[in-house]
Amino acid sequence: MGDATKDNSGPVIEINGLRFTYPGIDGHPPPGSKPLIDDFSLSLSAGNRCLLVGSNGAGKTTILKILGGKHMVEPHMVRVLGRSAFHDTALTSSGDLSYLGGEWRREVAFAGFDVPIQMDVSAEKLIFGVVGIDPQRRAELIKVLDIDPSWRMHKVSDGQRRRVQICMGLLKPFKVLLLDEITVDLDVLARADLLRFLRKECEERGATIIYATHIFDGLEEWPSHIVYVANGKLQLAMPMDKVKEISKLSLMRTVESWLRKERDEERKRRRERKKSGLPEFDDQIEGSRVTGDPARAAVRPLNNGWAGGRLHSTIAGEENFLFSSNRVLRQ
Ligand SMILES: Nc1ncnc2c1ncn2[C@@H]1O[C@H](COP(=O)(O)OP(=O)(O)OP(=O)(O)O)[C@@H](O)[C@H]1O
Repeated sequence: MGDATKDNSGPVIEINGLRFTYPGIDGHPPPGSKPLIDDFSLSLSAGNRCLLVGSNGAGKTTILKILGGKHMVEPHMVRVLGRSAFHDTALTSSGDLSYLGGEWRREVAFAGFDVPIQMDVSAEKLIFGVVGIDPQRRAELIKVLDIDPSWRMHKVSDGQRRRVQICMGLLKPFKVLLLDEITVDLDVLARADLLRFLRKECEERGATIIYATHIFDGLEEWPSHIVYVANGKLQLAMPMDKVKEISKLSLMRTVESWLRKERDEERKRRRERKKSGLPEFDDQIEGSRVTGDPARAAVRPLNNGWAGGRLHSTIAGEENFLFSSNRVLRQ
């Protein structure tokens, strides 16, 4: 925090009481469903590098897709650069907002179309096919990702193909970048160099990045903030220096302790359900979290062994660290 380039004019990303349910086949939330994402609020500033963590199915991808304008929510619930990501398509077409994840893993934009990344074409043709790019930035990315422009995309390895894709996704100087686990195929060096480049983008240009991942190698010093989501609810959002103050464990061990606690509580809840004659697992309604289970729907405070901290409603500010809701994670 406190970067010279930091734009203090207001939050770059604002999530206000977000609720979301995947629509059913009729385009509406299934009757009786509870929101998959519920009461989720978060605020990030220019220059923030935010690590988004949570167990499988916690809702990380869904949140990133909503921020990336891929799912419709009410405009006031999600503001990116002061605009609605879903309704203002110029946000993504301009390159100000970039989302790398999901379908992006299989396809790449080429000559105005989304084409399979594994087609018979050279890396050079793909990379230089993106128009209006600063040649210096392009050259830097090719170097950072150690790309040989003569690679044929149908013949290279998964990791090499991924490097080309990442390069293409980063060519435009984004203001907000949403990364949904894009580094799985990268070797240790490529990943380290990419993380360094991304950090520089935040520090020098004031870009804001949210990165969802399960891979913690080399991440210890990368994030400026960490956000932990469980069952579609924000559990914790905090600057990394505060995390380090209150947890003596490594980043990976810290996150592991949160997820272990969450899983233990979930198992306990299931045992209790079973004991009282209820089905062990919740009923699932497609696109929603659960139904018919008020116990699960209620917010259960987690105790992750944190020393007491003040609860705030935003992390956009310098000193703030917060939990989205005072009901959550209270000591
Ligand atoms: N298109 C969809 N329609 C209905 N439900 C979905 C859809 N996509 C995801 N879900 C459900 O939403 C929940 C959250 O999924 P999401 O992909 O956001 O989790 P995640 O935290 O990214 O998980 P992971 O770490 O495994 O990638 C899951 O229970 C999943 O089954």
